[in-house]
Amino acid sequence: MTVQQPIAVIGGGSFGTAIANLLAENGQAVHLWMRDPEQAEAIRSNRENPRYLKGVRILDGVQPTSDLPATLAACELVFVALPSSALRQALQPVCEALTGKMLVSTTKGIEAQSFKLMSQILEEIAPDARIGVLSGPNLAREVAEHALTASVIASEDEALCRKVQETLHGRTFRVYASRDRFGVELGGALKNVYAIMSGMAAALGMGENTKSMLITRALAEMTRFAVNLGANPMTFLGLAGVGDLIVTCSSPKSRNYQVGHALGEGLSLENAVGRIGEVAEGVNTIKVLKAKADELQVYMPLVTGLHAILFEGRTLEQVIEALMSGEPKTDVDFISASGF
Ligand SMILES: NC(=O)C1=CN([C@@H]2O[C@H](COP(=O)(O)OP(=O)(O)OC[C@H]3O[C@@H](n4cnc5c(N)ncnc54)[C@H](OP(=O)(O)O)[C@@H]3O)[C@@H](O)[C@H]2O)C=CC1
Ligand SMILES: O=C(CO)COP(=O)(O)O
Repeated sequence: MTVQQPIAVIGGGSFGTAIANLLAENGQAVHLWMRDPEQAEAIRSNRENPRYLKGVRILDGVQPTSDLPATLAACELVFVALPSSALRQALQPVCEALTGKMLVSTTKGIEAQSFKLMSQILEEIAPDARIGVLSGPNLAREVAEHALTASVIASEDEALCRKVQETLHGRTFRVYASRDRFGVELGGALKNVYAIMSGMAAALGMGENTKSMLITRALAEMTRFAVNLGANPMTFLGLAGVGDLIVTCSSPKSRNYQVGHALGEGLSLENAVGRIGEVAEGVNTIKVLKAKADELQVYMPLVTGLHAILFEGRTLEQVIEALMSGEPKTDVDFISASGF
């Protein structure tokens, strides 16, 4: 009888915990790494992660740990569920232990200075590793509470995609495969910015027409940007593009949406972020995205508007006025313009 290898999940926040539980539900032994030994001990004893997923029972197959080298030594398949601001700093010191591993990033952010996506950072610090990205409309609490959910594993490494499908695909979680790692990962990072805007619009009591316009123009804008970077626009019609955009822009469970809602209620950015107490990646993404869009001269009026409100002292009224009085444009312009 072959002994099953455990699977590692790096990051004991809401998404890492939800993914670890799904794997355990499918009969996998899981090492869930978190930096705080006391948190690991408390989860081991109480089978709950009250800070990030209160009320969800952590299955016996999940072994919480704070020993990163031992976790990586024991596991071939490694899911990374750290905030984008922490990924490089947490994994660079153990880069040698990543050699030859299957590394799957679930992190939806962009590195500030380099504009690198998280799988590109993994590739840089572990050039001999096999790399994939898991992304889609996957609110952690809904995943943990067994809402019927679908996700995408994206990699050019077909064996890695199959392995992730075998281990993660279950009763309530469907895993689709894609070869477009860049497009899938970019979709997950970009949509967070528009979720902040949608939360703001909801707090201000804007109508359903407005919410729909916002989501659709967000899709146009993020696709236009992605095409400019060489991504395939068709990926943005899938789960990791429009799918994730819809869920994050419509759900009060999204932390990015919550930050936007708090801003719409009149809180400062600092207080809005502090009130959530979990990572809202869109706050950092908006800065790097605005700088990159300016550099590439990609037309992104929504990003420009949100940036002006958050960091340039403009009022929402001024930004809405500018957006609505802009020169009329063509509806679906981003696919034909790319030559795809
Ligand atoms: N939550 C969701 O619905 C989904 C999230 N994602 C993505 O997953 C990523 C992680 O998000 P999520 O789990 O929600 O985040 P949370 O805010 O829920 O948790 C963050 C986790 O990261 C840990 N952490 C923070 N800084 C460091 C560090 N320097 N070194 C080691 N660990 C650190 C925290 O530890 P500590 O408690 O000690 O601070 C905590 O365990 C994000 O990029 C997010 O976009 C993707 C899909 C869905
Ligand atoms: O990525 C997510 C859902 O797919 C989670 O969104 P938030 O980070 O805004 O909670």
